[in-house]
Amino acid sequence: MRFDRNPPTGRPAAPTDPRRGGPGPSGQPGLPPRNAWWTFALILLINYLVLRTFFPGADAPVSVPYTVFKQEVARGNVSAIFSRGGNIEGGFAKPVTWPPLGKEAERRRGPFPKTPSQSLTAFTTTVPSFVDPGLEQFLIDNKVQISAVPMQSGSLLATLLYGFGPALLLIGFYVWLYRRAVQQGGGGLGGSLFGIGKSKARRYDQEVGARVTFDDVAGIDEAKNELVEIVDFLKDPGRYTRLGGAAPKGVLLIGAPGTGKTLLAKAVAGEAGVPFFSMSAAEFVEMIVGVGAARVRDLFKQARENAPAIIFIDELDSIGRARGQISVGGSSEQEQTLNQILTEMDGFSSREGIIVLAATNQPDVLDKALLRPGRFDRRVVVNLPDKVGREAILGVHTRKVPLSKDADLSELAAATPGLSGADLKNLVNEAALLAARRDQNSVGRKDFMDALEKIVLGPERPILLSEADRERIAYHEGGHAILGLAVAGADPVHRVTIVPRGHALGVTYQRPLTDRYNYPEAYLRARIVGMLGGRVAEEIVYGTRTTGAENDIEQATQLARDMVGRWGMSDELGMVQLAPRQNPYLGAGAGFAGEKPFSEETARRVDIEVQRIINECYDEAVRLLSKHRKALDALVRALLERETLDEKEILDVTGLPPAPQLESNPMGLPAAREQRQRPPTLHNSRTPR
Ligand SMILES: Nc1ncnc2c1ncn2[C@@H]1O[C@H](COP(=O)(O)OP(=O)(O)OP(=O)(O)O)[C@@H](O)[C@H]1O
Ligand SMILES: [Zn+2]
Repeated sequence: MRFDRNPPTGRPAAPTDPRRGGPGPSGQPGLPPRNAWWTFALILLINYLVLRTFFPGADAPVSVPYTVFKQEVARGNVSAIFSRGGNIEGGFAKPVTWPPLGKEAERRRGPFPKTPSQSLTAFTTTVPSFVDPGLEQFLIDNKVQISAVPMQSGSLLATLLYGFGPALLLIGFYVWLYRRAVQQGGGGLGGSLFGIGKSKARRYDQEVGARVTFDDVAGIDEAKNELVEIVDFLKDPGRYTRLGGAAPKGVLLIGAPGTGKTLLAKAVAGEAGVPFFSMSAAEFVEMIVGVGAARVRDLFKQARENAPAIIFIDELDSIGRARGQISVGGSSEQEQTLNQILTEMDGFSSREGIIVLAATNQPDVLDKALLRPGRFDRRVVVNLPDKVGREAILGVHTRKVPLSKDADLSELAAATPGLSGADLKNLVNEAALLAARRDQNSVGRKDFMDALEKIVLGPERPILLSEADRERIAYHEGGHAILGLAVAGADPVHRVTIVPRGHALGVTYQRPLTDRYNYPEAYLRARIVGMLGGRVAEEIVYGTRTTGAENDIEQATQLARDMVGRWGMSDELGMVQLAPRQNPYLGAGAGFAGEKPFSEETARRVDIEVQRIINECYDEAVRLLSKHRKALDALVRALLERETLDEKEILDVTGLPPAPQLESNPMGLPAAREQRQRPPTLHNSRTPR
């Protein structure tokens, strides 16, 4: 089983980690989109108020019965009317309450629908279809001025305002938004509306106390040393380029996830005391074409205004993929974004004091244009920490954690090869939580070990197993464990358990005494023998097979294949590379896809060699387990009783000595840096998926 590089148990994304991140987002000039909406709402309100002032709602003519109209004329309360077709509009001299109130009113209102009474100054009424011949004379007698012109036609402007005002205001608003976006360097209307063309870059100001420094970064000294120069440059850009030399513009940090690339970039900013603008490349690209480029422009603009400064682009590979090999859909957007980054990097001179740091774990997929001089021409590899490094990282993260006396960080570092800085931080956190749940006042050895098990293997799974199943699992794990003691060169057996966790029903946990960079062939064979031990024990004891060896078979096959294809350990095939090259930063399994660089005939010979190695190891496993059957039975009895045994208990129960160690570096070769450190061997019985 492999280490889960990103344990699901919350590893906080570095840029948003409030403890390290300083005061959080701040310092963005210009209006955020929310304000734009407020402005819009305000404009609508003003529009409404203006209209209300020119055409007060109370003056809007209300329909009244023809008889009421005539009554009011008779009372001399109507001075002028305007007639169009069968309609008459006009104003009352004194306001009339309509519909009228009171008993009398009920009668007068007649069949008209009940509406709330209001005080009318303007009215409209419909002249009945039967002609009222005396109307004109009646009106003249009552001194009503009759006209065919609208009474309020004088305010032509108001009419225009009424009709076109809202539309004009809307258009004006959009024009204003557009101009604003263009000023900010946003591209295209679509890309800039509502501020989506702005970069969402987070800026971390350097507040004393919250500042990340090189002290917070441990275990990756080589990378740190390479960045010291960058810090010097940022402190005083002028001094650096005084003699015409060009300072670096871009540094690419290459390393597996969680190795501290983001942390390192922040520390550079912290050491130099300059602002840090951070953005993940994935955030550049949105659905709308042109947004990514606009965000890049904005990010660089912000940094330039605050120079000297650091721009940090995380996950560069998500947009920096070689152009042309980008998947269909969204490709032009990615290309535009990438081109904009290139343009910006070419655009500033190194004297401005801006350094672009970018992180990736797939440097080989990056567009070559990114790596040219004047762009990301410096590359800093951030390795997984070695044992000393892990101890230092554990030291950093336990600064504020009370440790009990039995907690030994050096031992813990030894037990955690392959873990990244982020994994170790998570480990400390889990252990502290566990200790708190156990009502302790400090974190001890057992808390760390249990937390490690949980991180590596997943949380315990409460499943009910039959006695027969438990015994079979115990024999399977016992087989691995006994071989871990009996095969010369095997890694010491650290822990055996038959408590189900994650995918595993049981686990044998072996770990190397020291970090290994170079693997002798005998060691690799010892590992394969151990991997086969689970199935072999089952066969010896029960004479039948189960699915529990799936993971063992997978690992053993892969290792044997690497021996033949990568490391030239087959006499039959010799020193020929017969496997796709591995991505050194991601380790096994993350190979480069590509065609087999060899013939079908060779492929067949590789398969035969792989089988030969596995079969030889299988025979060895059968031989050793048959020989140590008594120890195996004793171990199984103890496992069924206690479920989990640690190193010392295993030795006590079996009565076997620890496996003799091979000389780890018999030829005195320098440690090969590219060779990935292997995670501890974990043989487990898996449930079939
Ligand atoms: N070398 C280290 N020393 C101290 N702490 C570390 C180290 N490496 C990682 N960490 C811890 O792990 C956290 C996450 O690491 P960080 O985000 O920097 O890794 P990364 O390499 O950027 O990962 P990714 O590639 O996933 O973005 C950091 O905030 C820090 O607390
Ligand atoms: Zn197994």
